[in-house]
Amino acid sequence: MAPIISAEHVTKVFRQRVRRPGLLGSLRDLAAPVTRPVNAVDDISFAIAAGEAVGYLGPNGAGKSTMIKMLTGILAPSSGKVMVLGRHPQANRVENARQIGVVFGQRTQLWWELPLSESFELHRRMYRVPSEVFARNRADLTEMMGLASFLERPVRHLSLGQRMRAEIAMALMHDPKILFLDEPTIGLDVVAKDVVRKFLSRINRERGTTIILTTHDLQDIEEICPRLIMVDEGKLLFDGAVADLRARFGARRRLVLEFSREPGFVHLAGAEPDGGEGHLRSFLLNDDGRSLVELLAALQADADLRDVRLHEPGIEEIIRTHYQRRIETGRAA
Ligand SMILES: Nc1ncnc2c1ncn2[C@@H]1O[C@H](COP(=O)(O)OP(=O)(O)OP(=O)(O)O)[C@@H](O)[C@H]1O
Repeated sequence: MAPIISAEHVTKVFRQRVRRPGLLGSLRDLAAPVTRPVNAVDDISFAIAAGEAVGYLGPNGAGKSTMIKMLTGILAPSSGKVMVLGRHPQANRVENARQIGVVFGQRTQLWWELPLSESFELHRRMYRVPSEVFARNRADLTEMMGLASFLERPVRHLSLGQRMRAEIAMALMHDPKILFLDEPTIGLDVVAKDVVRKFLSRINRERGTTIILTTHDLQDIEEICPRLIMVDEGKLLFDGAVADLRARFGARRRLVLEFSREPGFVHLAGAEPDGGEGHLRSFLLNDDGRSLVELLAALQADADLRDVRLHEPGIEEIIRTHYQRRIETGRAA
């Protein structure tokens, strides 16, 4: 199937001011500012098919927002090409806007002083949403997102969680084919995050809306997005199924054995000792195809085993290990 979103060797370069130290430096900066180029997005390519839900993940400054801005037509790439629904988003901003929904977690698109229902009405007019489509969406989304009790309240009186639910509902009023969300759960409490995640999964599943969301929060990805695009310092690190992340980054499963008494040194073929004290011993598995039964069968016969726990590394752990390694190798260089 042809992708509905694609990025081909996309790079975005910003020029950032270099600040010189001291008073003299500040005066020089005023008289003759010096800038340096920053590759916010650096040669990134991907293709997304209709109906996918993709998480775009990376640490601060990785270039996530810049990519969303290019896909939504706010910015143009410095080089390379982005295509959304067969169009260049920046050259066709109006047509593009009619087909997509956009939610920026840190910037509201609702009218602050007006009741929420008025924001929806203004959105209907701006997007020229046919009345029957609007009436259906307003009813469905109000129900799905639990907005009824505060529809007539001015937006400035809503809690952050209520506002985010309303933002997402509004972004869907014109039946967009694609929903872009930049940090949709940022600042929300656990309950509100859960509501937003469940809702986005449901919209993706039931309406087939393609979803791309940027986030710092791995749980957003685990619960909404089967596919993950990971970026760091503008570059693409990983693009694939969340389930393949472990293989790609070589994260290993951990086996913890609990003995009835202090076991001394424990040798386990196919695993590497990795700490443990008292009655506990921990191992990193070599992932050489041995089953747990085979591994344990190789234990000394007199080992008095009481319990066995196997930990699959979560994506959080995998990514933390990766970034940690990068910081360490960066320091060593
Ligand atoms: N308008 C701009 N002018 C200059 N530099 C910019 C501009 N916008 C972003 N940058 C720089 O580009 C890089 C990527 O920024 P971007 O906001 O895309 O990252 P991000 O992954 O969304 O980060 P965060 O999670 O902190 O929002 C950063 O170094 C940032 O300082």
